[in-house]
Amino acid sequence: MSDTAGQVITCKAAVCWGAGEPLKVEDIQVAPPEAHEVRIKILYTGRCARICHTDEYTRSGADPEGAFPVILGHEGGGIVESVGEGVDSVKVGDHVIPLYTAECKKCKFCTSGKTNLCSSVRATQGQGLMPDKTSRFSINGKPILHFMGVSTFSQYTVVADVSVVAVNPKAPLEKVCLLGCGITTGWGAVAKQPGVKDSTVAVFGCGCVGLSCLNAAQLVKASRIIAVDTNPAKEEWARKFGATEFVNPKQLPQGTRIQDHLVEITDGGLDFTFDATGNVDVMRAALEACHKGWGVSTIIGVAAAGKEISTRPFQLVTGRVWRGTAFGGVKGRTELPGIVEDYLKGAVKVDEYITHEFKFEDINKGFDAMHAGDCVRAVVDMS
Ligand SMILES: NC(=O)C1=CN([C@@H]2O[C@H](COP(=O)(O)OP(=O)(O)OC[C@H]3O[C@@H](n4cnc5c(N)ncnc54)[C@H](OP(=O)(O)O)[C@@H]3O)[C@@H](O)[C@H]2O)C=CC1
Ligand SMILES: N[C@@H](CCC(=O)N[C@@H](CSC=O)C(=O)NCC(=O)O)C(=O)O
Ligand SMILES: [Zn+2]
Ligand SMILES: [Zn+2]
Repeated sequence: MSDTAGQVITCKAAVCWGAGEPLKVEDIQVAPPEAHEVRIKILYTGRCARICHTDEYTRSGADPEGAFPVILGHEGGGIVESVGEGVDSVKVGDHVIPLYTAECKKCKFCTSGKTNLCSSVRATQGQGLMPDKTSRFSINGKPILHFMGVSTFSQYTVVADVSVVAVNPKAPLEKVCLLGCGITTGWGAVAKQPGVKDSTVAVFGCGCVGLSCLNAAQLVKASRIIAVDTNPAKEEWARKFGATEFVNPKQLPQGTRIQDHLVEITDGGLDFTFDATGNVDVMRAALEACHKGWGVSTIIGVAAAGKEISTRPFQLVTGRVWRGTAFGGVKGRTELPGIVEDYLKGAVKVDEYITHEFKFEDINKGFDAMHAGDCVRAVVDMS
C-alpha cells in the first residue's frame, strides 16, 4: 500500500477552463479511487497533434463532445498509486498505460470478436465522468471533468479498471507512454487489416499516426508504400518510416487531383489507403485513390464538428470499401503488453517519433510546437 492510499491527493494538473483557452497549471484535488477504479501517478504524457491532435481538437472547441473545465491528455504512462475495491487486474506499483478505449472483456462489443470498441464506460467517459457519473477531480470543491476516461495531463489521475493495462516495467515510460494512442493507432490500422502483405498502400498525412501506418506497412511487407503529405519536410520522415514513394499534392500540375494522380501511377489505384489527416476532402481522395473492385480505404483522422464525408455512391457500387478505426482496432488490455514487448525487441519504433520534450510547467509549448509543424510527438515530463 502506498502512504497516500485512501487520501485526497493535492497535485498539479493542466486544466482547460473553456474552449480555445490555453491550459493552466493548477493545484487540484484527486479523490481516492472508488470500487473498480485505479489511481495512477502519471510520469509522462504525450501530446497526440504532436502531443496527440485529439487533445488540441477538444481544447480548440472543435469536438462536439467537448465539455469544460476539463483535464485533457490521453497518451500517458505512470505507476499505480492505489486501487479501489474489487480491482484485480493491476496492483500498486505496476507500470501502466491508461486506455481511452476500454476493454471490459464482458460487454456485447468485447465478446463479439468483431471490434475493439467497448461499451462498458463509453457513455460516462463521453460526459467527462467516472462510471458512477461523478468526477474524482476538483479545485476547492468545484468538480473538474475527466477526458477520454484517462486525463493524463495531471500528476495523478483516476481511471476505471477496464481503462488501464500493466506493461513490462523494463520499458521506459517516457517512450512507451506514446503507445497510449498515436503509434498504436497507426500500427493497428495497418497490421490488423488482413491482406496488406504484397499489396499497394497509400497513407495520407505523415504525422505520428501516418508514420506509424507507414512503419506497419513496411513491417507486414506491403509491395509499394506511397506517403502523401502537403508538408515537403515530411518526405524525409516518411521514407525513414518505410515509404517507398512520397507525393506532395501541392506539387502536382495545376488542376491534377491527388486521387487521379495516384490512380494513374498505380495502374488503377491502391489496394489499401489510410487517412491520417482528419480532413474530410482528404478522406474522399483516399477512397477515390483505391482500386476499383477491391480497394479498401480506412479513415483514422478525427474530423471537426459538423464536417461530413461524401463521394459518388458509384465509388462504392464499384467495389471500393470505406471503413474506419479507433485506436487501430487494438484491444488495449489484451494486446498492448505485447506491443510493448515488440518495442523492447526493436520490432516497433517508438523513440523515433519524439521530436520535443517539455517540462510540465511548459505544457502549452507542446501545443505551440504542434502548431509550428516541425513536431511529430512531444513528451511531457509530469514530475
Ligand atoms: N481514430 C483514432 O483512433 C485516432 C485518430 N487520430 C487522429 O488522426 C489524425 C492524425 O493525427 P496525428 O498524426 O497526431 O496528426 P498530425 O497533425 O501530427 O499529422 C497530420 C499530417 O497530415 C498533414 N496534412 C495536413 N493536411 C493535409 C492534406 N490536405 N493532405 C495531406 N497531408 C496533410 C499534416 O501536415 P502539416 O505538418 O503541414 O500540418 C501532418 O503532417 C488526427 O485527426 C487525430 O485526431 C489520432 C489518434 C487516434
Ligand atoms: N469526441 C469526438 C470523437 C473523437 C474520436 O473519434 N476519438 C477516437 C480516438 S482519437 C484519439 O486520438 C476514438 O477512439 N473514437 C471512438 C470513440 O468511441 O470515441 C467526436 O465526437 O467527434
Ligand atoms: Zn490520440
Ligand atoms: Zn467491453
